[in-house]
Amino acid sequence: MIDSITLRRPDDWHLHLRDGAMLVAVAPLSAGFGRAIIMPNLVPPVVTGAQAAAYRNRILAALPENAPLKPQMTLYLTDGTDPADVVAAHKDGIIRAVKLYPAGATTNSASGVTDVERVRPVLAAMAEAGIPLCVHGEVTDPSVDIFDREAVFIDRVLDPLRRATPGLRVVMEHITTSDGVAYARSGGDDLAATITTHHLVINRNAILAGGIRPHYYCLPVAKRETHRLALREAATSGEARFFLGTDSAPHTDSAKLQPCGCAGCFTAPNTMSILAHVFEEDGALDRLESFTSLNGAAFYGMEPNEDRIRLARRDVAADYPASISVGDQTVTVFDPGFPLYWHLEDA
Ligand SMILES: NC(=O)N[C@@H](CC(=O)O)C(=O)O
Ligand SMILES: [Zn+2]
Ligand SMILES: [Zn+2]
Repeated sequence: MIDSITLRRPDDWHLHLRDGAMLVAVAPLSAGFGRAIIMPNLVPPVVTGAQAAAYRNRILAALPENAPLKPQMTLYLTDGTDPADVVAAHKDGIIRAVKLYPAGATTNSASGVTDVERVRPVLAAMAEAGIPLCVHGEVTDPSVDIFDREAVFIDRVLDPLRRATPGLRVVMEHITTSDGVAYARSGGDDLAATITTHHLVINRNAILAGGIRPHYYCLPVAKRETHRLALREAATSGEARFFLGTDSAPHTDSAKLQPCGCAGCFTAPNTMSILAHVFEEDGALDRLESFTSLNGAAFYGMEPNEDRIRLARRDVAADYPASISVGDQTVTVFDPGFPLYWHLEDA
C-alpha cells in the first residue's frame, strides 16, 4: 500500500482570496500552492489593469514571507471593457486571463456581461493576443432549471461564442456535469476545464441531508451522483484538459447562515488531503500530479513548479480546523464527510 507520494508543487487555477481582513486570514492558507489564478469578483470588481496590479500587491502583503504562491491576476469582463486595456495589461505582465461572469450568475456578478455580443471585440482581441478566457458557465435565465444551467449555457452561449471567435483559449471553470466533461473533450488544445475539490466529493444530496446544509451550497450547485462520477473520471484520467481549480470561496458564517445565504465552499485548508483521498479511492494516485501540478501550467503556457510537496498517509487523521477566524467572524472549512489520513508535509 502506498503511504507517501511526492508531487511537483500544485497550482490552483481558480481561487477567491477576497480583500481586507478576509484576504489577510485566507491568503496564508493557499500560500503553499505555486501559482493561483485569482478571481476578480471583489466589490467593486477588478476591471482595470491598475486595479489588478494594486490587488496583487495587497495579496503579496497578506502572504507569509517566502511563500511559494505567485498570484496570477485576472480582469473581470464587463459590457464596457476596453479591448486595448486588456491587451495592454496582459502585455505588461499584470494579468494572466480574463473572467467572464454572466451578469447575475453567481456571487458578486452584478457587473458581469449582459450579452456576449457586447464583448465580441474584447474576445477577438484576446484570441489575437492569446489571452485565455475563464468562464463561469451558467445561464441566468430564471426559467431554466438551476440543475440544467451549465448544460444550457454550453449550447446557448459557450459553443456559439467559441465558434464566433476561433482561436480563443477558453477555460470552462468549475464544471459540474457530464455535459461539461463531454464538451471539454470535444475541443482541441484551446479548450480546458477546471474541476473543484468539493464537486469531486459531494453530490446534490449533501445540500439537503436531513436538513439544509448551507456549507455545501456553492455555484454551480452540485449535481446528481452520475455527474459527480463523471467529474471523478475526468479529474483522475490524467487528460491534459482537466486540472485543479479549487474555487475555494470563503464567506463568513453569518453571510452563509441566512434566509438567502451566499454560495461558496471554503476548501483552501484541506484541499490537497481531500484530493489525495479521492485519487487513492479511484486507484489514480499516480495521476494526481497531472491534475494538480502539470496540466494547468501547460494550458497556461507555464513551466511546472520546480520544487515538490509530499503527501503522507498516516494512521491518525489530519487535524484541520472546523472553521477559521476573521476578526470576530468565522468561516467554516469544507467538511468532506470522511477523515483525512493524507497529510500535507514538506518534501
Ligand atoms: N463558487 C461559488 O459558489 N462562489 C464564488 C463565485 C463563483 O465562483 O461562481 C464566490 O465568489 O463566492
Ligand atoms: Zn463561478
Ligand atoms: Zn469561483
